[in-house]
Amino acid sequence: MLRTLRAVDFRCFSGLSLEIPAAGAVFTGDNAQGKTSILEAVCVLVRLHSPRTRRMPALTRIGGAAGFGIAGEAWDMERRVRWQGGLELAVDTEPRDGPGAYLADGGLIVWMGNEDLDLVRGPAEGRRRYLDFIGSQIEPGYRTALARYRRALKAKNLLLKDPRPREEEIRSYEEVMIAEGSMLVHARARIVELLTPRAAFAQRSVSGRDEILTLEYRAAGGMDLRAAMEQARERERRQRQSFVGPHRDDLLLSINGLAAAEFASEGQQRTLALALKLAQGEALAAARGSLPVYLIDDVFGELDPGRRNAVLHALPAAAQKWITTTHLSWLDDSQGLGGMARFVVRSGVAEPA
Ligand SMILES: Nc1ncnc2c1ncn2[C@@H]1O[C@H](COP(=O)(O)OP(=O)(O)OP(=O)(O)O)[C@@H](O)[C@H]1O
Repeated sequence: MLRTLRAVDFRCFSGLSLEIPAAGAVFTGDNAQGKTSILEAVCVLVRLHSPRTRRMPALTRIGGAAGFGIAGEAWDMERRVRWQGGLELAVDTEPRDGPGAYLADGGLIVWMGNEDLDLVRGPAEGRRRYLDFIGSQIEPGYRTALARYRRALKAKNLLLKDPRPREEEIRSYEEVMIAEGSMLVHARARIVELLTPRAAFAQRSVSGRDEILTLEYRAAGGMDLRAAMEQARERERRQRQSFVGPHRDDLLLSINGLAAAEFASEGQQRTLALALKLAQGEALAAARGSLPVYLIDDVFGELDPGRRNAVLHALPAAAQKWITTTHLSWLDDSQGLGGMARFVVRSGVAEPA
């Protein structure tokens, strides 16, 4: 958990300095005041990842300096992230050489937001990102394997588009894709195994009904990537595209045996999105033996009281929660929010409520 968070020239904040109790904090304010950006700063500090963008420059305050800084005491370590055209990382004042070294002893994060509905309704890419965010937190080497796989895939696709493709070079990138991709698919299969019973349980408890949720990992090339790539070779050369590999994987979600994207009601889909994130938290805790911090962006104000209380109940009582909301009406009659600090966020300034 975090005790402090400081930021300079991050999104709409020229400066931000917060002390957060173990239970967490609730941030209230109108739209577009900076609430989500505070949660985003935590996610970048702890995981070097923003759920809103993959471009670090977008996080730098427009009209501010040429970069941003975030720092804070997280899991008893003083962590620092600076972006000035490149990343500068430090833990307890010692520079860390690259994201891998910085993240090796970083904490765990679950992000919950209304856009999680896309996990159910949207394209497979969102579900792959969901698995990747979990993988990078619990599987050593996952993040590196993903980066290497992506680079090799990009190079292979470029070569395939060449009017005179150089087969030998393509094969050498395929070897990288097979090595790194095999690591990814086996890790994803383990992650889905960890998630499945936890998500099924969460679906039942949040819906309050006997809904049977199943998760099925669909590895686009099966578990034997080398064989799949050999089989797809001719078609890939003809159509000049890569058809097999973890960049085409999906996670199939069904309720009572029917595909959730097509057949589930809106309420069931929303519950399913919450169940996936609750399961993520449980899976992270089971794999790493410590609780994640929950960053909960604008979710509770949108839920009916029954589901809101079910979600609050399903969150581990001892976990730190950072919650944003535009309206307070639901807050005071909600169980489970004792001990949390309250802040009001207005035009890029957060003040105790
Ligand atoms: N790089 C940036 N520099 C300056 N301002 C930015 C930058 N990126 C986003 N903003 C602005 O920051 C403001 C706060 O955005 P944020 O999403 O944090 O608000 P919010 O309070 O969570 O709003 P909502 O309740 O609508 O989700 C927005 O007005 C946005 O345009």
